[in-house]
Amino acid sequence: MLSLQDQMKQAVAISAVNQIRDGMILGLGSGSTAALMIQELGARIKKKELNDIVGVTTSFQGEVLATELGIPLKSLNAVSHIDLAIDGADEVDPHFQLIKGGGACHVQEKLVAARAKKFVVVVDSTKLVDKLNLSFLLPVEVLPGAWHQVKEQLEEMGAEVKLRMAQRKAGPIVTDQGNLVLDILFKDGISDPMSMESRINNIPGVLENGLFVNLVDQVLVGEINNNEVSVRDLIKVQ
Ligand SMILES: O=C(CO)[C@H](O)[C@H](O)COP(=O)(O)O
Repeated sequence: MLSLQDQMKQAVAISAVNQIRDGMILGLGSGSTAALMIQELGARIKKKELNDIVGVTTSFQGEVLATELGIPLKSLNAVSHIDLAIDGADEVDPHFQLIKGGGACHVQEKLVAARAKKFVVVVDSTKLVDKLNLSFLLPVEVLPGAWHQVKEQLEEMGAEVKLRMAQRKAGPIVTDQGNLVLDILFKDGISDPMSMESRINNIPGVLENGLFVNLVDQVLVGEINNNEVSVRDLIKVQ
């Protein structure tokens, strides 16, 4: 029996896959909701309900899953465009700005989202927030040799900063690119995601942060009302 949250994730994953058409080049996101979407895509390809699909993954997680499901893959460098990218998120604000990177995959996720003609975000209703970074920590990928210097500079900007540690492995998390992740919190949240995104990325040693600004075309939200799972196409506040 799936938990309520997993039922919401499953519903949005299916709803996003319903937008896929034959011949599309797809950006395949990372995380548990995106994994459900990849599984649904794999099942439809296997049943020949979808044909001539090419996927561009955003993480080693997605690459392993898509390979096991027989989804044809190409690298980002090998495609001229991406028709549709589908990915999860950790926080979504009313203006469709995001925090991503809970799975430390935000570098490749942002590249794929930026390349996509349409970027659809799939979340359950727990991810909707009024203001970013009041509860979910903002991930910042840093070069291993610069983590302490970057940490100090982020602290000077007023952030609380923690090096993300691995579980069942001594030491820090290492990203798919071989870097480290600092998780940061501004205790009053982030009021201006656009300026914060570039301020953080301007610190030497930072590769990318998890603020996704003005990239999202559509947010699909899985909800539970009266014990029924439904999917809402969220309306953006301008
Ligand atoms: O950004 C991500 C990974 O870097 C994920 O999309 C995000 O963490 C959401 O994951 P989930 O669907 O498991 O809640």
